[in-house]
Amino acid sequence: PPPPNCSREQRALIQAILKAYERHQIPHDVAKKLLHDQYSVEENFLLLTEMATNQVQVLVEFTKNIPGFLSLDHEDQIALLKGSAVEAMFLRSAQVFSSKTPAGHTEVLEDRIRKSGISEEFIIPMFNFYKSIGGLHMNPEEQALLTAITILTPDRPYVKDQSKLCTLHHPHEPQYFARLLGRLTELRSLNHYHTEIISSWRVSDHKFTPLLCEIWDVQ
Ligand SMILES: O=C1N(Cc2ccc(-c3nnn[nH]3)cc2)c2ccc(Br)cc2C12CCN(S(=O)(=O)c1cccs1)CC2
Repeated sequence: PPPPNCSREQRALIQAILKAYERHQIPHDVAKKLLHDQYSVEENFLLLTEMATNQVQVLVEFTKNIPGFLSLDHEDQIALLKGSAVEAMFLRSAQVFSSKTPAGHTEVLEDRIRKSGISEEFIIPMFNFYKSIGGLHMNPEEQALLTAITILTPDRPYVKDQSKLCTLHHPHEPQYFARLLGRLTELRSLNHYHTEIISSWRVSDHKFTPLLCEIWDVQ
């Protein structure tokens, strides 16, 4: 039975979002490729581009399965996706990177990202972010809901559910939900870095996939 402070339909909504989140994951062979033997900077960049393209595809699928999203005005659906694509990709990357990367692989992956042409000034806040996300030890429901909030303008019912769900799993940490939302502020700052990263690459004529050009307004 749903916990006392969470109605049946709210519970069903959270389950639907969790199912959508868990159903859409990047194929492991793509993520695993990052772990293989030494790549050149150019190949590292292409791998991250392939990952990012997968992330965006997974994100679009996840979003379409958020109950009610498809009944939104089509323009709004596109606007929400384009507006949140970078943040949602960084949030998901941080979540996967901090929770799914086996010990020892993190250093390898960090090294790959470092040797992909991204300048150190962006690597630092990026790694700080994924470490701060990891430090929250979010369970899959919280990860899925935080991603859904990042994509949707968080209207009243979602935020209410969130705090309910968080009190459920972190009863001893009343400020836990505030910490989660605080990460969204940190996430917005990564948006800015991402724009810089992309424009710095444009200079050294790196190519992105058509999907990334479309969703990031690149080229
Ligand atoms: O690639 C990244 N990674 C590695 C990564 C990403 C996803 C998975 C994964 N596995 N399974 N599901 N997802 C694993 C490792 C990672 C990890 C943490 C943070 Br915070 C951020 C990142 C980026 C996100 C994309 N950018 S980007 O600047 O947009 C760019 C576009 C083109 C080339 S580089 C680089 C950093």
